[in-house]
Amino acid sequence: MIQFNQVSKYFAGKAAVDAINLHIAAGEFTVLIGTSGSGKSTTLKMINRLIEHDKGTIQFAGEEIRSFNPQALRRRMGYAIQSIGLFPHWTVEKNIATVPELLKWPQAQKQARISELLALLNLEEDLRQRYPHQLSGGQQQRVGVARALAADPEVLLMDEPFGALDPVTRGALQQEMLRIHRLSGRTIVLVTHDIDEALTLADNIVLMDNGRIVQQGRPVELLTRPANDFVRDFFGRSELGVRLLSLGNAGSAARRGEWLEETPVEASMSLREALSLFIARQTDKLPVMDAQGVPLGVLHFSDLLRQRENA
Ligand SMILES: Nc1ncnc2c1ncn2[C@@H]1O[C@H](COP(=O)(O)OP(=O)(O)OP(=O)(O)O)[C@@H](O)[C@H]1O
Repeated sequence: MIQFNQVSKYFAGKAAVDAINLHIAAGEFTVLIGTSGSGKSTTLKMINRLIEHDKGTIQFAGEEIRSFNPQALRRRMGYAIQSIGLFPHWTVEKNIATVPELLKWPQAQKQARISELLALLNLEEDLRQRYPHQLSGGQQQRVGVARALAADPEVLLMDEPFGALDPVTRGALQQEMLRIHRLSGRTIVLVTHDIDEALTLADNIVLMDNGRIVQQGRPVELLTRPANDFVRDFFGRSELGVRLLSLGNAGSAARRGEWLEETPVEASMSLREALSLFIARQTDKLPVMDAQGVPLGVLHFSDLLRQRENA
């Protein structure tokens, strides 16, 4: 859906993004992660032309993005950022309806869409007439995401969208994003510097350093087959998350109704032990049986990472 070929961006003669090749597949949740100043935000903003690339090509839906009118391009791509950027003198509903308004949707369609989005993001209907300063930080972030989703964009770009939130609200919003992604199948590109957030959300992780992509792939690949010491060290720092896995077990995290003909693990196995087994077996699915040996379901690597929050 989005393809970077040898893309570079220079600020004052220095490469912020250095000849990157990146493929963002339709319907995937892609997370850009890396050290501070590695070029994540610049990469994201080049997609909707908030920053213009200097070299290489970026294709969206098969066409170079320079061939699109920037405003038209941005309407096809929702954008949510850490500082939220809600209009302070507009009510929640007016903020959410920003793009539908630009697109001149009929009133009834706008109202129906606002209700749908409030429900999707677990925001109460009676918040519609409030102003941003009358909302909590978490509610503001949700409104920001609702606004980005309003006109049903093909792509959702998110730059540290949960950065300023407490861990509980942040975890809740991550779960919302996963649900929205599952329901809508929308292409999402999210920037974070939080390893656990990346592991929780991503189908595809893109790890950047110094304007370059060091490794990209599924979370399990980066953890189990790091391309070099940088990748190993980078993910090594998320040990706290691994320790928290000790609190959950395979039985409660397994997906019911699924089965695999492989040696099953016991439901009582901790998710931390299960993590070791995923790595040892080089797999991302493990069948789980109960204490009597009856099949319970299948534990997916990604579910295990998500469960850690509930542990
Ligand atoms: N508008 C700008 N003018 C000059 N330099 C810039 C500009 N925007 C970014 N840079 C530089 O480009 C490099 C990459 O910045 P970018 O914001 O893309 O990194 P990042 O990975 O998102 O960082 P962080 O995690 O700290 O937000 C940095 O060295 C930064 O200082």
